[in-house]
Amino acid sequence: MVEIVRVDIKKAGYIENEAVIENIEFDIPNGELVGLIGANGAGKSTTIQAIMKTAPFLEGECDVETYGYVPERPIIYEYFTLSEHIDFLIRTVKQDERVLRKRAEELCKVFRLEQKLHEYPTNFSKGMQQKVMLILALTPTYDFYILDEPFMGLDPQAIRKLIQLIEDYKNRGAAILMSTHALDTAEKICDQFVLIHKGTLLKKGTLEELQRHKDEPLLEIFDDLIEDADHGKL
Ligand SMILES: Nc1ncnc2c1ncn2[C@@H]1O[C@H](COP(=O)(O)OP(=O)(O)OP(=O)(O)O)[C@@H](O)[C@H]1O
Repeated sequence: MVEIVRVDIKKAGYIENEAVIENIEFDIPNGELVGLIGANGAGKSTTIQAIMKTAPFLEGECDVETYGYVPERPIIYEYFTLSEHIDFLIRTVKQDERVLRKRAEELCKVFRLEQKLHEYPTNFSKGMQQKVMLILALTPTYDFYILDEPFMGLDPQAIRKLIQLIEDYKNRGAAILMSTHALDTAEKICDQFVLIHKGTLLKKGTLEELQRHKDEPLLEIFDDLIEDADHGKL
């Protein structure tokens, strides 16, 4: 098992030599959840694309090969039922088929989709499609998971269940990177934070390391850091 996932991106973007993000460097220790925080357009998803080596322009590296991934927007195969999506995953992932099938079944139950196995996710609601993405990403056993805004569209029950799953995966030693705008949830469940602003790393650390006074909420920390950065104080 990898001890730690090291992210060291010099530059990344969508067009050759046009960097959207620069100098993003942080670690995701195993057994920890790292929150990737930033305003709309700050560069969170681009950072994730760079980690996965799918950014069209990329300088720098991240030493990960296999990982579970929840994309920013659901990626659904139009002509596959939920069950066929799971079959396809099982055929592509080189892990014990029985273990994968059992895990997929459990996750379908957790997210209450076990009655929908023979229906087409393309016709599912937004939250149900998000649950499909979670089931597919969390079925295989990996050392590393990347969750790009995983709470998007989920009902409160599903959010609670996902938080429990994240806890379970951390406890078995997985490193997890999660981008989110749900700062009140993030501050309760993340071990560390990486704050991104205008394509650069504004600050990283635990909540305690980022707080300037006791009990300062993450939103306030982040707002003030952005304010300082925009006024050249950082
Ligand atoms: N496929 C793409 N092609 C070109 N530019 C892109 C593409 N995706 C994102 N960008 C640009 O890169 C910048 C960073 O976007 P990114 O999606 O990384 O932000 P984000 O922090 O994930 O935002 P959000 O919170 O809105 O999801 C933005 O200026 C955006 O317009």
